[in-house]
Amino acid sequence: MSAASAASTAPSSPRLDPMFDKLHIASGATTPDRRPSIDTLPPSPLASGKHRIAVIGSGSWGTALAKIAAENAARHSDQFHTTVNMWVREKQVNGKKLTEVINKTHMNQRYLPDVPLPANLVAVPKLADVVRDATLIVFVTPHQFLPTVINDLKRAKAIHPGARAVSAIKGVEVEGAEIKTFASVIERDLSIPCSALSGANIALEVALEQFCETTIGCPTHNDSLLWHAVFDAESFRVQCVEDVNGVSLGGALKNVVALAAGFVDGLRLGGNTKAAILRIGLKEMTDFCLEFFDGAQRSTFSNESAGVADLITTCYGGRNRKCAEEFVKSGSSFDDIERRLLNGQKLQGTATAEEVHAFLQAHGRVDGYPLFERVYQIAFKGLAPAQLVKGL
Ligand SMILES: NC(=O)c1ccc[n+]([C@@H]2O[C@H](COP(=O)([O-])OP(=O)(O)OC[C@H]3O[C@@H](n4cnc5c(N)ncnc54)[C@H](O)[C@@H]3O)[C@@H](O)[C@H]2O)c1
Ligand SMILES: O=P(O)(O)OC[C@H](O)CO
Repeated sequence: MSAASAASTAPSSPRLDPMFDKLHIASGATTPDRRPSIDTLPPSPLASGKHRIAVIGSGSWGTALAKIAAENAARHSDQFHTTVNMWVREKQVNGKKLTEVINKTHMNQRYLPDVPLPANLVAVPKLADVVRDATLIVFVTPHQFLPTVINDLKRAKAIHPGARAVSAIKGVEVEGAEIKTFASVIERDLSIPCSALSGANIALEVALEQFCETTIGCPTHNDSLLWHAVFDAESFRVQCVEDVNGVSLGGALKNVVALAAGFVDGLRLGGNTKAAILRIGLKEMTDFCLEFFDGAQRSTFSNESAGVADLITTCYGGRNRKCAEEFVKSGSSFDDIERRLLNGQKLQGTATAEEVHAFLQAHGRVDGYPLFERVYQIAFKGLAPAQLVKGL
């Protein structure tokens, strides 16, 4: 273990029992008979004997994940309460409350327009009402808003003690020389086990049911059984792994590489340069995780949707890439570009680039991650974008 690793408080991924392999549907072997049976779910702590799903966040990804969870809950109503509550931060849309619009039209016109949502997905404006009696809680807010959400939940004391969580948030928390994934922040602050969901998942494509895969890093076999049942679908194949940290870090760090990919596009460089950025980016993502997170697995980055596949889709089709291209072309600040191009959605990569820079600097390891550092310098310190690849 390196000095930096020893200084980090990141917890290691616990080892699971050998049964875990039955759920980890390896690449190329995604056959229906290897999927777990819905009949063998761990029991619910509720008197009803059924699990209740709640989703915290209703941006494009929150709504897309809530749609899948609600469809699965309705399909397996013997195991799940059919109603899935989704927390919607109240807003006025054309003079009407967003929650009322969603519940009446069964569409989230603000963040996922024109995608029909199941009627058993219910938009709820109060956090405490969303999580009441929920045994399976999905956290999917933009990462900058999670601390407020956690404080509100703690104050409301509304979380069931037997609940489990999954974080689909892409980002990290850095304080001085310490770095934490949001799965570990949720575990620490709410005292419930937390898995991590991440993959090559552009929200709109998922919501339109275009085939894709995702990875869920789970601390125990029971967590993997439950989260697989909540999310696995014909067009959204779930693979579970033990590596909660690797899945979380893949989702966070690819957003920094996506900014680099956007700079490449803004500079009108070609496919060879983009491919080089992806390769170097994947190497830095993997190295970072192995250096600072005990128990992280190289295979999470090379084999899973949460690693290489997410990196590819983000560097071609994501919002971070798009805004970084505009940053080069327009010379505007990222704040301006976010306001102008994203219609209320939130960029994650810029904050992550800053946080990763601060963490590496605290450990004297900035030089070990030249691509991450260039992205930070270009985004925040006025380095010319053309310097991205100089001397890499
Ligand atoms: N959109 C995608 O394609 C996608 C795919 C995979 C993962 N993710 C990740 O999921 C997370 C959520 O992203 P998203 O795309 O659903 O959100 P988004 O970017 O669409 O942001 C909109 C959401 O932010 C909320 N919000 C805005 N201001 C807020 C505030 N002050 N306090 C609390 N909430 C506020 C809104 O209510 C809404 O729920 C991010 O970490 C993102 O990286 C996104
Ligand atoms: O649009 P981005 O750049 O936030 O990326 C979206 C998803 O994370 C892709 O998996």
